[in-house]
Amino acid sequence: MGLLVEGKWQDTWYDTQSTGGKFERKASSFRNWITKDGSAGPSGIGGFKAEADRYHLYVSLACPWAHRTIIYRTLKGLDKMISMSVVNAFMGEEGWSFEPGEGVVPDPILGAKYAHQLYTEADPNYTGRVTVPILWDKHTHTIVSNESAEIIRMFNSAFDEVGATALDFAPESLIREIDQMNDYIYPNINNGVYRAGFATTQHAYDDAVDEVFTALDTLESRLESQRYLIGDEITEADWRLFTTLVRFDPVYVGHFKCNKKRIVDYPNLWGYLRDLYQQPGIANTVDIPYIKAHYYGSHESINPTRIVPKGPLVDFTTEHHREKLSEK
Ligand SMILES: N[C@@H](CCC(=O)N[C@@H](CS)C(=O)NCC(=O)O)C(=O)O
Repeated sequence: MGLLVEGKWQDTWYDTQSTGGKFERKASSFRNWITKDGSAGPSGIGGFKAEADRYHLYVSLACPWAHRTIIYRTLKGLDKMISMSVVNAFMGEEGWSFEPGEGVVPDPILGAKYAHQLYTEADPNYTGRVTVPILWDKHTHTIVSNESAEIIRMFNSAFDEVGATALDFAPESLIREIDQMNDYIYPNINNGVYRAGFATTQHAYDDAVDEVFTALDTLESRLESQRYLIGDEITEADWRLFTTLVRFDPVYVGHFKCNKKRIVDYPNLWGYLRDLYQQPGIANTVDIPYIKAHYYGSHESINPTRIVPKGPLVDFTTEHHREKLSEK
């Protein structure tokens, strides 16, 4: 595990010394947008027109950020026009690799052994972390974006005129509410579990874990009377919360010490999680053994033996009865 400095790989773990034991996630660096006509999006440069068979997505099935993009690729029917590679669950000294293993789909474009090769192919002097997801343009041979929040916004609508499924998880009328919800969930929950897990002082951990559970308590109340976060329809905010909730009991409770409660102890969140899991196509995007193998196997600083626990056994397929909330 490490990062690129001016195109050269360096094997170093996250720096928590300069931040008093706190884990801080760095911003992504490739921020272009695929658009219907190839015009520039809200950031980056233009030239990335929505076209079938032009783009390739690199993911890890473990990563909650990459998982968002896999979900959108499935739900929007983009799997028939955007190809996908999957890295090995284990993230070692050279970061994400395409070494053969469970779930791995090798890189058909560069035949890369490591994901860092994709970054240096796009920018030979790249400095920064090598993260997934990576959205690659086969025409101009570069990275369009490595920011999942933006990749899912593109996937939501850019390909609609070239055959994507007509589903809108970020309708204009709800966008403000969705953004507000995302701004609450990202620091407190999505990244909150990492802040708890990667903290290197008791104080940083205590703060992070309390923030995670305060936020879960708040959402538990919200989901008492409404089926989804914004109302009766699934929106982007739900998919962004889902990828953390589905990993919570299998991984974050044990590995990241987020153990004041489990999701199964929250009746509304637990029903909501199963409701989302049971949406068509979603179960196939969730690979719990791969997810556990990644976290427990790769983070030597918090699990030096790399032993992957057997449990817990969580059944996401039982009835949830939450449709009643949207039948009013
Ligand atoms: N802001 C990015 C974050 C992606 C991210 O941090 N991915 C993690 C895996 S969950 C990663 O690849 N980490 C490798 C590293 O930091 O070296 C996004 O949402 O796309």
